[in-house]
Amino acid sequence: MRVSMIGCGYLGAVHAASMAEIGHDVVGIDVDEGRISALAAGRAPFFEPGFEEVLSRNVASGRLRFTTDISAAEGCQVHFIGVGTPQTPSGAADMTYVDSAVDALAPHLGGFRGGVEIVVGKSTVPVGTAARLAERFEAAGATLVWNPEFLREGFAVKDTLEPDRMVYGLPADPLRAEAATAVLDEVYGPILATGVKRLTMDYATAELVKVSANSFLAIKISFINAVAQICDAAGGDVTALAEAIGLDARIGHRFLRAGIGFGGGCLPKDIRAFQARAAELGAGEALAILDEADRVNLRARSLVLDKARQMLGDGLDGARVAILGAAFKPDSDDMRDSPALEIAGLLAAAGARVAITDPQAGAILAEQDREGLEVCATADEALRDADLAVLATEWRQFTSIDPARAASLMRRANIIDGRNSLDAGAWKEAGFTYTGMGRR
Ligand SMILES: NC(=O)c1ccc[n+]([C@@H]2O[C@H](COP(=O)([O-])OP(=O)(O)OC[C@H]3O[C@@H](n4cnc5c(N)ncnc54)[C@H](O)[C@@H]3O)[C@@H](O)[C@H]2O)c1
Ligand SMILES: O=c1ccn([C@@H]2O[C@H](COP(=O)(O)OP(=O)(O)O[C@H]3O[C@H](CO)[C@@H](O)[C@H](O)[C@H]3O)[C@@H](O)[C@H]2O)c(=O)[nH]1
Repeated sequence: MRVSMIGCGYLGAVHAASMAEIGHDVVGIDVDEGRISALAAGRAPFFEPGFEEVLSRNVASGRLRFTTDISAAEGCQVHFIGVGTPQTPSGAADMTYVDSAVDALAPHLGGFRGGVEIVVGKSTVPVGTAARLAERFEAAGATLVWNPEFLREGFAVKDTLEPDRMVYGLPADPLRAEAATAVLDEVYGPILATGVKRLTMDYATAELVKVSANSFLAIKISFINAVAQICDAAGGDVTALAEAIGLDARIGHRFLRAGIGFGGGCLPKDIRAFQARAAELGAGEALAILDEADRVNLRARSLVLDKARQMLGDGLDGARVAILGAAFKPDSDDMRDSPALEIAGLLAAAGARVAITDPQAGAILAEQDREGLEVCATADEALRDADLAVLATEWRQFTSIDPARAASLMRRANIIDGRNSLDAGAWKEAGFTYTGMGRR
């Protein structure tokens, strides 16, 4: 099938390559020329394990191409939309990219002659967006399906090709819905053949599934981080606690890792956009729980500053602090709303000399030349002469650091384990003063 993908960022580039991987003839379209020229050359413009192989293989086979020319979408049967929906200053989603993509795409719709043409929305949007856009697409000769994406960065290819579930948000007209479902089922044929659950529902419910899933994950993380604060106050160990409560199958262990909290291009902005939309709908109070989850999450970042002050009794001014990690999570170079980066900024603003290192995001950070941050190529370089180290992103390269080696490099052996990922006993044995988040 001929498929277009509008928006080739973390979601779109991986989706385009994955659609080619399952046999489609795909054109990826984006307004960012630099990104398109990298992708067209088979080079990943961001770090995502396994992505470059799938990309380059399909570009080489001729099944996958990239362009900035939206008219290349003409004649495709399926058009995916995956442009960004970042946060506006009010917290609401910025819909300007979706709206301009729709404006650009609409004149090129209706050109597929072999059957039903569909537009498939994948961006995370405020509830009501699909209903607002559907008529416009129908007038242009295509049916809209809202098909939210649940991939995680770091596992993007696997999550796209082997998702936990597929959600189709469909128009109210049953004939239109049935025809569009058949087309999307054909696109996803090889994925659906694995037996994955495919759920059909109305547009609004599909849009709400996406933001509810991310909100639930955010609340789960903030819950354990709130309990971590009590563990700190009462002298408990949140890691042992999470292990125990997670054994209840109704709770489960996943997303119960306490630490410096959630960041990235999704969870923080999605809970704020969900709240903003709920308020527009007159139901803002219903989601007050998300305000609290956000507050607990940001508090986890500032707690690291308090812990650093406590550890370095003589103050932060002039102290050298090594921050291990800059990306919002390991196996990614994404620094959008990264807790690691915010903590680095807080420490620098408090007078510390901050040395930061990250296996993938480090090179990007070095180019940005951020004031007050010394970007180091290796952990050794960052740790040298440091008075304190903060584990901020649990890259394997950092969790496997030999504490005796770290002690030999540092001026003073202090460590804050911001991801509760280190062997506390081993670090203490090597002479470190250790503190985790809700764990000593
Ligand atoms: N990153 C993820 O893991 C992920 C997962 C699920 C859902 N989402 C959602 O998917 C959407 C995209 O997220 P992302 O992380 O890929 O963002 P991103 O910023 O990495 O990519 C967005 C891309 O859209 C392009 N773009 C903007 N306007 C355009 C236009 N008019 N025409 C063509 N291209 C245009 C940008 O140049 C950019 O390359 C968001 O709504 C996000 O919430 C992201
Ligand atoms: O127990 C945990 C689990 C995660 N995190 C943090 O939470 C953030 C988000 O992690 P994760 O959800 O794995 O990454 P994303 O790639 O942002 O994926 C989320 O956001 C995507 C975009 O909407 C969705 O598609 C995914 O399903 C959803 O997991 C990161 O900063 C993690 O460090 C924790 O602090 N503790």
